[in-house]
Amino acid sequence: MAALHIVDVKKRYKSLQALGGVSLSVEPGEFFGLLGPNGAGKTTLISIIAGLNRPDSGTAAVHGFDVVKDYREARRRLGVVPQELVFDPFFTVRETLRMQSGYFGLKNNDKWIDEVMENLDLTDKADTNMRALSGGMKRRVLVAQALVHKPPVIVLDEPTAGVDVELRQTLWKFISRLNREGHTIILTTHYLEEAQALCNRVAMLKGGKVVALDTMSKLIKRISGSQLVVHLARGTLPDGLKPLVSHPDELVSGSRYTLRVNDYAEVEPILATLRQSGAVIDDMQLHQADLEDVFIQIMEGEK
Ligand SMILES: Nc1ncnc2c1ncn2[C@@H]1O[C@H](COP(=O)(O)OP(=O)(O)OP(=O)(O)O)[C@@H](O)[C@H]1O
Repeated sequence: MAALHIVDVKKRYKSLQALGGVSLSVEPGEFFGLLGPNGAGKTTLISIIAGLNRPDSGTAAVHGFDVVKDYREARRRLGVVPQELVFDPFFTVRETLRMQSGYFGLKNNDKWIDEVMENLDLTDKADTNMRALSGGMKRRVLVAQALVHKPPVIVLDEPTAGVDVELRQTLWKFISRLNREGHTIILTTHYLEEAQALCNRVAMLKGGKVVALDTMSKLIKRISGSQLVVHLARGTLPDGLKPLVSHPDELVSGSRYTLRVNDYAEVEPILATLRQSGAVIDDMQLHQADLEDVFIQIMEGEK
């Protein structure tokens, strides 16, 4: 049974169709990326999965439990790290985590709470009031809060936005461990490098619709070859190379050109053509296609 099963979910805010019929399934144990530009509908979809928002139509189920009809059962299987930092400022970190355990009916949860705090480098702050924590520390508590009931499915909505390198590393180490131990992870992020390193499969949303849904390796293979970026100190791009330019505006703007190359063997003839035309290369890089290239290509194709 799917860890998450979403069928034709639609959501409208007045005149704005935030989700226009989203369907997708995530299998247990996957590390799944939900990507898309600002306003694509990612947070709306997550809030529907978490039962904080109702779809106008369509269904979402966590391990077979409908998020509306079987709310409690679905919620019990889900840990959500929200994007926004909302806390009761009067409680300490440990109290906050104990209360969250209480919501799930867990009384003697201190051993796991300690372990979660340890893994998120929160132990030193266990008895500190929430209001005295820095933004990054608060974000750690949000993650800890989502994990107190050991949910099989963990949803992280931009957990590393505005977070320092150390916390990112701590967080990904812990989340990757949970994933290895069998937890399903669903992640939204604007850091495509992180998504590429972590996710096995990705859905890309745009304007409330799924515009790509595939494994990471297949998505990256969609972009054939690499790009050769050349900066010319002198001369302009010879006509013969113009069809290779990826961004037509570079032909107008001048000395930096991004050229498509299907394999390394094509690089040498390009350099020879440049040399023969009298152009002088100031700097060049060979850039392997990555998730960011795929993202840009898919999003531009969906304009
Ligand atoms: N409560 C609301 N009332 C009206 N419009 C809303 C509401 N919540 C979200 N929207 C709109 O719905 C669309 C989708 O928003 P959503 O927050 O789901 O996008 P997102 O993909 O999470 O974006 P971001 O990457 O910026 O977090 C946006 O156009 C947003 O302005």
